[in-house]
Amino acid sequence: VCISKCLPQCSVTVIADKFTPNTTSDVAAGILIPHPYPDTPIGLQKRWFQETFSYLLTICNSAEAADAGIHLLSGWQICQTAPEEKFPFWADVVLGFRIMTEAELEKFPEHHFGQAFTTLKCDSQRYLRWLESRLRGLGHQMEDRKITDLWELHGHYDVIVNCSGLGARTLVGDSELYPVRGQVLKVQAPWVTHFIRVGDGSTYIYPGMCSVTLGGTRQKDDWRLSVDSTTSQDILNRCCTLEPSLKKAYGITEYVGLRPTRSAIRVEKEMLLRNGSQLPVVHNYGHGGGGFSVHWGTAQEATHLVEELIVPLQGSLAKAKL
Ligand SMILES: Cc1cc2nc3c(=O)[nH]c(=O)nc-3n(C[C@H](O)[C@H](O)[C@H](O)COP(=O)(O)OP(=O)(O)OC[C@H]3O[C@@H](n4cnc5c(N)ncnc54)[C@H](O)[C@@H]3O)c2cc1C
Ligand SMILES: O=C(O)CCC(=O)C(=O)O
Repeated sequence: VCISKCLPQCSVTVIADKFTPNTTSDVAAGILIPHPYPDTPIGLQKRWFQETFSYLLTICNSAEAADAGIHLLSGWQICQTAPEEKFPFWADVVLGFRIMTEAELEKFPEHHFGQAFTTLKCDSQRYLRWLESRLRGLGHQMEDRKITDLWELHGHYDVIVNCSGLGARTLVGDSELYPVRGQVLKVQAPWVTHFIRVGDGSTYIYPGMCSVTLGGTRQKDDWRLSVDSTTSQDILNRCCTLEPSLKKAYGITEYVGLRPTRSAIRVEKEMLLRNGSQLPVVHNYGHGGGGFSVHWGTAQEATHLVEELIVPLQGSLAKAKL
């Protein structure tokens, strides 16, 4: 969508073996909160988060908000003790960031410090459907197909943009990429209207447009996509400790996703060479537990790299193909 918006001279084909509702992105709570990427400079992480926040806030403030599945959400991030950094780098990106008052903390007797703020939340499936419909509306293509080697695309497209998430491990042999398994519950509890997040991200409650997402787990190198019922009960117990009214939650469904994790998000261009031929590729994967939070920022970065690659083509081609 970002390429089609910023480089309207390009025609775009999205090739994937899974589309919504069957991707990792569909499992996400879709909350905008930064996640650590130790080898991505903080300045860049902040810029990507800021660009994503501003872009989604504009949609949220427009008539498109409901169709796009985007809304504001206020709540609390709580810690047992105050962290060294009481004001994180993203404090001035979210809205109304402040330290919680003693009166607010009374709700959480085990926690003695907290941050209150308003952020954005995407209803993952609605947002993905909306993105797809925007692409289709602009006349771009969607193709349901597994790619085993990027060279299959050689000669068919001018630039390949590799947004294959965890699939990049085999597709481009990136052994730095690993899964961090996450299990969540989606429940009906329309009376819960504030988010609650334990500071280390181990437990969270995120009310959304259609359900409340309860999490979570972060299981490194665990490839299991099946639901673990003991884990579901544990998630529910942890969330009920923070928000006892969730004992009355109903309509519980369970989901598992594998976060495509590496120490830095990989947004870079690469010129693949084989038998004297060139295949220009822009990589954009490895978003770990924060893909929603930085997706537009990284998409803009990737789009800029695509632009650099198509400049030499522009004299010779009417419309570049991606
Ligand atoms: C439980 C859980 C909760 C989360 N909550 C949040 C949250 O609240 N906020 C947040 O910011 N992030 C959250 N995340 C993280 C977020 O979901 C990920 O960062 C994001 O989904 C990654 O998106 P992606 O497009 O890179 O990968 P994916 O969504 O996995 O998409 C990759 C696509 O590439 C395709 N593909 C891969 N390999 C191939 C191939 N060889 N051939 C063809 N197609 C291929 C796949 O079919 C798929 O369509 C959460 C993750 C989990 C698991
Ligand atoms: O970490 C969070 O609070 C939101 C959920 C998430 O991003 C995750 O589970 O990866």
